[in-house]
Amino acid sequence: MSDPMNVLAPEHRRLRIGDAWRDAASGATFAVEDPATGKTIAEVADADVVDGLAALDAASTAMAEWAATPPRKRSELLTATYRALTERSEEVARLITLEMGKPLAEARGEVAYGAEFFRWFAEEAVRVEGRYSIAPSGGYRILTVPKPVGPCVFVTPWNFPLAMGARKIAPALAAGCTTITKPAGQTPLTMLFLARIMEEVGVPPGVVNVVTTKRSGEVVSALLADGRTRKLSFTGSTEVGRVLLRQAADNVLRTSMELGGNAALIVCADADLDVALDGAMVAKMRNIGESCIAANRIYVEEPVREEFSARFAERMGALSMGHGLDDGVNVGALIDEASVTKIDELVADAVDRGARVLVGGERPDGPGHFYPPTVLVDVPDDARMLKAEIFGPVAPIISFTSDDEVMAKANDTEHGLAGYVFTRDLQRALRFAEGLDTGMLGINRGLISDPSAPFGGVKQSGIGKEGSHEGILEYLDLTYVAIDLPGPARCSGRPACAPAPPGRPTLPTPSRSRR
Ligand SMILES: O=CCCC(=O)O
Repeated sequence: MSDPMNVLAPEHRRLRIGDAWRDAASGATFAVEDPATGKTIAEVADADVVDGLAALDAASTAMAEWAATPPRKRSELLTATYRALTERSEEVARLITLEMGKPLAEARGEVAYGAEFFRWFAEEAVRVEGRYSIAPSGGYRILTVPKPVGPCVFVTPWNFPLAMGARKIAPALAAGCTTITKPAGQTPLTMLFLARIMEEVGVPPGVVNVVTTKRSGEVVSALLADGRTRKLSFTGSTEVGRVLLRQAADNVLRTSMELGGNAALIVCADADLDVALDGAMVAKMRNIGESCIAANRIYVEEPVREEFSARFAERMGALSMGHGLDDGVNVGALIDEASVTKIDELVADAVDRGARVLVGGERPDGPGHFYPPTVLVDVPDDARMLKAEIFGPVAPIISFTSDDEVMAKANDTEHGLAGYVFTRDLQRALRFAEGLDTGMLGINRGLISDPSAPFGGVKQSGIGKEGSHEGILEYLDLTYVAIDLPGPARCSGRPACAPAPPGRPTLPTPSRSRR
């Protein structure tokens, strides 16, 4: 196995601030681990508040020039980033697997997904529009002028170390904003690699800053308390999101919050069970279940419960667990010990309350943070895992007998991020689409993430959308300009509207034959 760390030279394991790669002011570093072995793979700079504010200095200084850079030029730099990521996909993917644990095939998928945000927003950068209209009274005109919101602070999670940063950085740059990203302490390397790629393709200094730190609380608080920061975008738990929202309130920041989920996946008796099984495998096992849109509760209509559960357990049991860089592995290591312990406790709690384990359910001995694919049936409504985000390869199956019953259970959560429904009945699907309180819904599909679609939740799953056309609007303020122009809108004077004034040439009237 070649060493994926070779792609990130020691000088790029430091803070990216302005035009420099710097050590932390204090000289402190922290260790990054391979979750599959528990071994240290790199030491990176551990920023404190001084470093965080230096990054904000750089982002603020670069702001005016970047906002004034022609959209076409910004677009070209985003396209160049897309191309560089695509060309270097294998290196980035190996780095993702090494620091995060997911299987290499999935890491390659993440690189394609992350790179696509740069391509999508390169195309959006040149399509930012305001509008012109006549006030209803006719007495003045209304003009809207979109403007970049200003320097942005991004707090990104460890589960998609590239893609979650990409879907914030790309629209911000497209809109003309500068950025400071604080990647998760477990997975800083991929974000540093992205910063290096963006430097190489020519993104100007100060536009993309990366601050790696284990002291997230103090560094992010200082950034949010500084009046120069104008926007916060966070992807992570609802719990942390609430804390950040309170801090963002002090300076009334624009916020985008992609928070926790508790997705219900509903299999109706009329579903094509092959399609439902494929969809459930993706919705549950993509990213080892470490995804905010992972199916957290699988509701199966009583007539197909037994067949679905048996076939699903067989497919889950056939997956192979191991180091993500090894051939044939489908299930890599989870991020850390705390995650494995939490999942183990949730399974034990469900079993204590009467659930049956069809497959998995016992953590293996040995190094690394592994938990096997697990299927539980007869999971009672009071099991803790039906309320908590499992964030791992564990699938609780619950049966249902009516659409009203399952809709009420699916909605009985503070979250409202994603859901999935499998049915061949279009009217039934539409009733679920209207009745489920989620920001996103897959119908006969387990994969819904797409840079060209608006990703985001309702209820306590978040605020705002990422990706798609809506994604760039999160980085634009609108100035409305009222222009005084009394009187009605004037006609241009074309012949169909009014006779031409004397002395002015008239347009020829088209002959019948030319119509
Ligand atoms: O975990 C949250 C994001 C998942 C995705 O973008 O598919």
